[in-house]
This record gives sequence, C-alpha cells and structure tokens, in this order.
Amino acid sequence: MPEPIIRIDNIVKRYGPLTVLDGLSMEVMPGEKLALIGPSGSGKTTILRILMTLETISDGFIQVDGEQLYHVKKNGQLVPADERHLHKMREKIGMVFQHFNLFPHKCVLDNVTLAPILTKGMPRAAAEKRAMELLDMVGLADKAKSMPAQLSGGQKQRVAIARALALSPKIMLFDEVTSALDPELVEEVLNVMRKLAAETDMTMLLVTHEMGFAHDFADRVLFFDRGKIVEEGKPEDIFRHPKQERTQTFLRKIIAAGHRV
Ligand SMILES: Nc1ncnc2c1ncn2[C@@H]1O[C@H](COP(=O)(O)OP(=O)(O)OP(=O)(O)O)[C@@H](O)[C@H]1O
Repeated sequence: MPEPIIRIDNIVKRYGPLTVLDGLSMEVMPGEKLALIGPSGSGKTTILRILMTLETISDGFIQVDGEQLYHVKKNGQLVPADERHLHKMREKIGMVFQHFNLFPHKCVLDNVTLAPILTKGMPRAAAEKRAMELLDMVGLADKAKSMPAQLSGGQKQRVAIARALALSPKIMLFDEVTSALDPELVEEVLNVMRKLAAETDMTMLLVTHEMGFAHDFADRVLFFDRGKIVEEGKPEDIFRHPKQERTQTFLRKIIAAGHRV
C-alpha cells in the first residue's frame, strides 16, 4: 500500500479571532485527483494556499511527499522549518490561481522559463526546450513570443498552467481556475486539465464551483463547510446520493442556479 503524498493532521488556521480551519485532517494518495467543493468561505482556498506555503498554519502538522512541510527534525524534536526547507518543499508543488498572475512585461516563453532558470539554475536552452513542450501541450506553442496582454483569458490561464508545470511538480493545485473566464473560454482550460489528469500521474487538487467538471474529473470529492470536511466520497455518491443535509442543501442551491452536477 503506497503512503499518502499529502497528510494533513489536525490543522488549525486562524486569522486573528476568526478560525477558518478547525482541526482539519485529510490524506491524499499519489496520483489522486481530488475536488474540493463547498460554500464560499468554507476554507477550500486556504487549504491550497497553506500547501503552497503562501499561508502558515496556526497548529497541526502537514506531511508532503514523506517530509514535514512546516517542520524539520532537530535533536529528535520537530521545530519550525526555515526558509530553505520551505523553498525545497515548494518545488514539489505547482499552483494555478483564479487570476493567472502572469508577469505582464515578459513574453509567454519567458513566463514559463523564469522559475526553472532562476530557482533551479536550469540552462536557458534546456528551460526553453521544456517550456516549448509544455506550451505545445496546452496548445499555445505559436504564442511563445506573444505578451500576456495579447492573449485571451483562456490562453493566459493555459500559460499559467504551463508555467506551474515547468518545475515538474509532483502535486498540482488549481484554485477556481475558470472562475474569472468568460463562459466560452472555460472549456479550453478544462480540456487542458482533463488531458493532464489522463496523461500524467500527478496528484491534482482542484477547488472549483464547476460541479459538472468536478464530477467528471475527480476520483474523490471533499465537501467543505465552515472549515471542516462534512462529507467525502466518489463523485457519483456525493453528487447523486449526498448523505449529509448540508451537502444536499448546497447541491440543491447549485442546481437551482442552473448548474450541471
Ligand atoms: N488573509 C485573510 N485575512 C483574514 N481572513 C481571511 C484571509 N483569507 C481568507 N480569509 C477568510 O477565511 C475564510 C475562508 O476563506 P477561503 O478563501 O479559504 O474560502 P473558500 O472556501 O475558498 O471560499 P471561495 O469559494 O469564496 O473562494 C473566509 O471567511 C475568508 O474571509
């Protein structure tokens, strides 16, 4: 039996007096495709940001790929990790955000090569070769010399996916990556994610309000409410036969709003 690639153990996240995650535990197996769904403010994005070390935790432990994320062992004791450790751990994880966050003054190719060259010291020629493969994979090889402002939202998001893949992460995090897109551009981004899910063995965690996509994409769906996992299971179970009342109410509202689940 393989070990989980992510093990979240009783974590707490507070912002001042507000407790956003309250003793949350979950495990993710290598290669698993996970969808995190639930009402606004339930803590889904916070989990991804914590895994990406963009936020710290107030309490608890997180293990990624066999190592503690926020702690290191010193004299047999777990102590807070230093920046070097966090940096090393961060390279295992890629993240794609709702608002692309491309570097506006760099062309598409430079957006994708920047991190491998700067943080991994990869030679430019090798970084560009890899970047062109990734741009080809997301269907944008012909846009390598374009500037972000010349691209549609869907194209920008596909560049952001290629950029996140450039450091060859084991884990990819997708935070509502289609929420800022015009409806007609959503599908081109979802198609890239379908392809990634089908053709790679990467572990993928997806926060989404696209229930139809979550249904098709995920091996397992976690329903969050108020900083806790209320229900989890296979997509067909969660979406067709939700057991918990809060899940049922949430899905009813989504269907009433005209979304496919
Ligand atoms: N930097 C911050 N400072 C204070 N509160 C924050 C901060 N970031 C998030 N929060 C609060 O934490 C809670 C959880 O936010 P989070 O973004 O994780 O929810 P979510 O489930 O992803 O919601 P959505 O679906 O709307 O993105 C919210 O109440 C939010 O207002």
